[in-house]
Amino acid sequence: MNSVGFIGGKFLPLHMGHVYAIVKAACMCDELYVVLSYSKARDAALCKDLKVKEMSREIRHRWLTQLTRDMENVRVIKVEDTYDSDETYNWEEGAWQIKKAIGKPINYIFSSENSYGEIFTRLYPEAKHVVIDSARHRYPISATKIRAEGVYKHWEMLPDFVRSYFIKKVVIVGTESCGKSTLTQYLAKLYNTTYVEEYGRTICEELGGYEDILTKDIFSQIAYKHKVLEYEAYKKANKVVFIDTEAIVTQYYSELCLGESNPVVDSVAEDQDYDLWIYLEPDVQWVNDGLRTYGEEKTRHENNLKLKEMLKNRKIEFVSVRGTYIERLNKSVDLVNKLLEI
Ligand SMILES: NC(=O)c1ccc[n+]([C@@H]2O[C@H](COP(=O)([O-])OP(=O)(O)OC[C@H]3O[C@@H](n4cnc5c(N)ncnc54)[C@H](O)[C@@H]3O)[C@@H](O)[C@H]2O)c1
Repeated sequence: MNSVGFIGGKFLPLHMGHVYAIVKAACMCDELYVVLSYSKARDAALCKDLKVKEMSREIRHRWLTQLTRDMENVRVIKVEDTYDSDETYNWEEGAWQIKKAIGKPINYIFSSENSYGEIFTRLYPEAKHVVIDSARHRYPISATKIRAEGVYKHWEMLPDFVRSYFIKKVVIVGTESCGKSTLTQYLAKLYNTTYVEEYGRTICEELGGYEDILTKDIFSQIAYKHKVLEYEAYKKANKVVFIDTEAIVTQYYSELCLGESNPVVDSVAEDQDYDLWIYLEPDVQWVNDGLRTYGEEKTRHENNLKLKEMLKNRKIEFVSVRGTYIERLNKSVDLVNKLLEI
């Protein structure tokens, strides 16, 4: 008969200590169930006022499926309760739910807590409690510590796919020739991370121009493709990702070039959730790179007001950055450091 085991937890967040325990447990039984124990009230209370953003059941469940997708003897299951703290959690009721969800005799329970021994003996008299690295020598970390001190301090203890959830997204916006692309690249170099180029620019280079050749579908493509490039950049980013331009700026160009707003671009703009918006004022010299048209001072000023108005209409809180290139870089670094609590 196959041996069946389970390891339960809140995985709030999933860290390398959990990964270690799950992988070892998977090697010690024929069938392993990873049980995600969750309660909306308790999980929210455990994260309240702490340095981590909300981690919904779906997100944690997905981390576990990502981790175990190629582990043939492992299944992830979820068990919900309504208790609002670890202190009030009802272990008897939880055990009943876990047994029901697994639906077959349980031979092993895995954890790293010696202190769970007594309770497991009472609730699962037929099962053996296997303690994995109770001293936490291999990965000296706990989810409690991460929640209290923040994910950035314990970045190396997070699997890649968990990291990508916590990436801070910094978007750099502004009108033409205000230094967005260079600042985006320089910040990415300084923070040793990825960045997203302005796809609208890439497509214009591919099309060999800009004026008189753009049509509505091109603006939809720009918004979509830019978003896809962002998702790719999150996967490889190191704590923060820098993004040159976003959908509201694309909409601004649609209005300037075609005199109309694009509904597809609008819906992409609706879905954006950047952590920091850096707005570059057009107070640096205008550079004609062959793909720019609005260089006249008066037009530059009017366009700047128009873009700001569009951002304000969407209730975007941006930080205005002006001055020389080094002043812009310094100010941006201060803002990003604050975001990452460095
Ligand atoms: N009712 C039951 O029978 C039952 C059984 C097991 C678990 N549970 C539920 O699971 C929860 C356990 O939550 P938690 O907050 O203790 O778990 P958790 O999410 O922090 O950890 C999950 C598992 O990984 C182990 N682990 C944690 N850090 C480790 C590290 N650095 N190295 C190796 N292993 C590590 C833990 O001991 C635990 O077994 C309980 O509060 C309960 O909700 C219920």
